[in-house]
Amino acid sequence: MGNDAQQGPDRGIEIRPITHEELADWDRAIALGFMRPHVAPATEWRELLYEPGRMLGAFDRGGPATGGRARCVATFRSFDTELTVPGGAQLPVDAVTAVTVNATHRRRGLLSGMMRHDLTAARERGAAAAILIAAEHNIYGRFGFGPAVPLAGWRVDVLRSGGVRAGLPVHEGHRIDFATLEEFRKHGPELHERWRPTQPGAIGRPEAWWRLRAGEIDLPGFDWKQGFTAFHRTADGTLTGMINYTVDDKWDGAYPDCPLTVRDFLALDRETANALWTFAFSVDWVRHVVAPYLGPGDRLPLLLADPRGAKPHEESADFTWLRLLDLPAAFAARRYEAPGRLVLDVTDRAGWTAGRWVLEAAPDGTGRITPTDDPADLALDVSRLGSLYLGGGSAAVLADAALLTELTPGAAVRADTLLRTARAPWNPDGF
Ligand SMILES: CC(=O)SCCNC(=O)CCNC(=O)[C@H](O)C(C)(C)COP(=O)(O)OP(=O)(O)OC[C@H]1O[C@@H](n2cnc3c(N)ncnc32)[C@H](O)[C@@H]1OP(=O)(O)O
Repeated sequence: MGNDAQQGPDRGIEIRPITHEELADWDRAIALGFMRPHVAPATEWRELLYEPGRMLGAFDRGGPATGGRARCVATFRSFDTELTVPGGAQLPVDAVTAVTVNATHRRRGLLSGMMRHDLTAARERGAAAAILIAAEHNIYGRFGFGPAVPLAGWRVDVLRSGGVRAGLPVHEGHRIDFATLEEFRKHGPELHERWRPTQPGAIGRPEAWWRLRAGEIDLPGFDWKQGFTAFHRTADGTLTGMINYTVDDKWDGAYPDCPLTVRDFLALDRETANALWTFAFSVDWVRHVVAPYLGPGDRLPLLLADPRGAKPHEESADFTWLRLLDLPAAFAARRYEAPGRLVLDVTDRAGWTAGRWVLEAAPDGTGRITPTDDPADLALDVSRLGSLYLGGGSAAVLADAALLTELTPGAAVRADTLLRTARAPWNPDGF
């Protein structure tokens, strides 16, 4: 990226990385942008996350209100992480967060300017894709992002569901034990590192993630509650799973009606998941098990004696959005469950991935995408390709909804055979 500071679309507004000294101004701008009262600065948290060049601000050089001093009116942060792709490889990606524009400065192109700045730099750093959690559906498609990893949580009425079926396979001799906060901090990260290659869509959890969840950081607005962590171990003592939940003290007259809310659920195999769900449904006083952060492939309802006892959680939504930045790197990193060949005509407003590409998958599960002059089978925007990349989306569904165009008959179904995976992508982590 040539010049670090860019002139914004508005005269007098400059988009650039903030300095360390500007953290407090940036923090105030985020509170304004997210429409939260700025009761106390999130100093400790911002200090922890500060990386030179990765927190952007739009600075209004001011008018009479600031006495001529530039004031931060928009914010944007990104950090590097890895995204697990089908097959278990970890793709280097740019994770975008803390996007705000003060209400006084909206719809003047500030988000567009910050996005251009960040994604240009991400490509130069070698990120194959960018990801974000979209606040609203209609913001990010124009920047090439498509919904790629939804959340599909459940709210289960324990009595109606009859609980988890007896006799599900579990590890013989397994144990479930409560963990102390110290044990959560010590063993949680190591377990997550072993879990995430098994789950396409999963991302890394930085040290700050664990510190916040362990209550070690004071972040105004983050309502930390200790909760309960239980570890699952096999008979030889190997840690293979973890559940973290809270229980609200709620009574219906003389009867306990305490909802158990699952905040984190990691299981390295099916037997561990079965044992942890059986445990969650066995806790006394609990009449509802609420699991908002599960993925669309989760088997929870099918484990219940009566699956109708599970209702979709109301916060389920398109959650993680993905923007492909480097097609050859991204499509070589993932694995394919069926061989095939498909020519794609990709449009991209930024131009980075635009063109005619041939995607080929070999019988051994490897694949690649390369430029071609062959006639195209499918025409689609890069945002739609982002929705298909992790194996969860469906080209046939997008074609029916007129969100991509079939140029040869049956091409969308062929795309699904090539790209879809048996294991749906899942990312439980907001960021
Ligand atoms: C990853 C995250 O952090 S998600 C959190 C996002 N932040 C929020 O939702 C906080 C409240 N909202 C805001 O701060 C701002 O309104 C933002 C960040 C969503 C948009 O910022 P702006 O600077 O107004 O966007 P900008 O002017 O660059 O708009 C670019 C285009 O997107 C459109 N757009 C922007 N926001 C929205 C929206 N919420 N819904 C629909 N379209 C939108 C604009 O109309 C414009 O369209 P055009 O190119 O056709 O003219």
